Amino acid sequence: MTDIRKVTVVGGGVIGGGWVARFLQNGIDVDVYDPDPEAERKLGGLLDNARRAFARLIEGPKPAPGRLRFRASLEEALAGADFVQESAPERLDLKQRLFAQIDALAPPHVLVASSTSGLLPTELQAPMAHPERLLVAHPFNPVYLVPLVELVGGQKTALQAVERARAFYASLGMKPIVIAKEIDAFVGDRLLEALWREALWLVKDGIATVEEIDDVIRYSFGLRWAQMGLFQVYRIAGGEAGMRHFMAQFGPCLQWPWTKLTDVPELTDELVDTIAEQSDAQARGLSIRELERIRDDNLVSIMRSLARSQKGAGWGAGELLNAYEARLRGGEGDTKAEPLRLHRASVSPDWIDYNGHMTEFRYLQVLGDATDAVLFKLGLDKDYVAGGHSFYTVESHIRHLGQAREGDVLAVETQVLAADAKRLKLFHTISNETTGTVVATGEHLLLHVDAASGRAAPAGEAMAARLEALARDHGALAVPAAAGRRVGEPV
Ligand SMILES: NC(=O)C1=CN([C@@H]2O[C@H](COP(=O)(O)OP(=O)(O)OC[C@H]3O[C@@H](n4cnc5c(N)ncnc54)[C@H](O)[C@@H]3O)[C@@H](O)[C@H]2O)C=CC1
Ligand SMILES: C[N+](C)(C)CC(=O)CC(=O)[O-]
Repeated sequence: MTDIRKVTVVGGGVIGGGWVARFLQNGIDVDVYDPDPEAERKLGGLLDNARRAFARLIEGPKPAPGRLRFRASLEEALAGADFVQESAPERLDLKQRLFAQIDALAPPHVLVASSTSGLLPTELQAPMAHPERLLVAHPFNPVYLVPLVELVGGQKTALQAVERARAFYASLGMKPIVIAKEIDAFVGDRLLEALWREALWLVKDGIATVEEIDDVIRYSFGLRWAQMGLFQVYRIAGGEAGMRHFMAQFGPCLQWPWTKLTDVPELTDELVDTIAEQSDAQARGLSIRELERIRDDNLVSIMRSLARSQKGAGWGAGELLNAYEARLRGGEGDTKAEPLRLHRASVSPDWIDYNGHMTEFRYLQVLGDATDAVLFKLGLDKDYVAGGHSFYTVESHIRHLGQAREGDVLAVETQVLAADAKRLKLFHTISNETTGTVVATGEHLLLHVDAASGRAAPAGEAMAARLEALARDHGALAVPAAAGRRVGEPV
């Protein structure tokens, strides 16, 4: 963590609101200045979605949220700020005016970051008496989930300012990338703009609709990009000869040319209407807030599965998420313990019995998979087992409380009741997300074993420390009423 405790957010729209959420969820106090009388209401809706997404993303303890205040003036909002994040509309004159005011109101040690998508920091800092503290910190929407932030210094930005900002954003679970030279639109938006321009041509020329273009992306290279980006995917596409062969085979095509990248289609009313109408049709009546929740759920699923990749070490954004969660687990101060939410499953047709609901032994399967997910999180992987150690379940008690039918989605919450170097006692609760009911609980005792002798044996130092840390976190949770219950005991 850094010494930044209070941030002032200037402009609380889509991006400012996303920053507010990310700061609050990391325990940082935020004061917002936005002259729009509707800003507080709009931000409320965005924050509801952000809280929901963060609860799903982070499986361990979370920092106690920071405090949020709306301020009527820039001066009030800046009082006591350690850091300023500007996210006002994308107009150079407006931003320059704001930076001149912020510069006059905030002491020189306060860092000032702009969320601009493409304006040059050298131009933004021109009216400032302390330009050395200004840099661009360009995020991606939704800021509360997507980790990248591009850091760009202007001609007068101090290197230390960039370094302090880098440490701050990294402490929020983000991936700061320092762009070597300032350039309009930096890196992310240069790439996105090229694709967007080409997509506009394809719509204008009647080659594909908005929905078809999105399908081309999301059913193909969009899936690849989320985990490997562009170049590494192309390296693999070059076969055993890798990148050199890929370049030799496909590089010359760039000269043909297939694309219209140098040309911008004129945004006539007709083209804007076509795109807006096709976009309305594609949304199938879903509101922006509903689409936001779908987008967020999918982003969380992608990042969580990337976190499980590579035997749990994580890959790309998932590796970053693991490191962030580990920091929060080992973290400071006021953290809030939560049960683990590591396993979900949907009821498949072959899980259904002659009574038309999920059959008995499938509950044990779901519980066993949830136990494996906990062990996986603790570091039990193929190497661990190959090293001669593992965990065996030696006792289970399942309570059947409700029903699940074909297609229902089940989600397991897990609480660690006790753990030490030899024992792990888990309490799982299976909820049927489709019906909103609890359908079963499972209480299980596992022993850490030496596989060769088949007997209980203490875990090594690292595993024991992880077990004890998890037991300590969960010690703050109320013990479930059904824990320790005997079979047949009256309710
Ligand atoms: N929307 C996006 O996808 C992304 C936008 N950005 C950048 O973030 C910045 C903000 O963009 P959005 O949030 O999309 O715009 P927005 O229109 O959603 O929000 C801008 C907010 O600034 C407020 N505002 C207007 N005048 C102001 C003033 N004088 N002082 C303080 N606040 C003022 C508005 O009331 C509004 O709430 C822009 O620089 C944009 O380039 C960066 C990354 C992605
Ligand atoms: C459209 N945009 C230029 C504002 C997009 C961005 O800046 C980044 C993003 O979230 O795609």
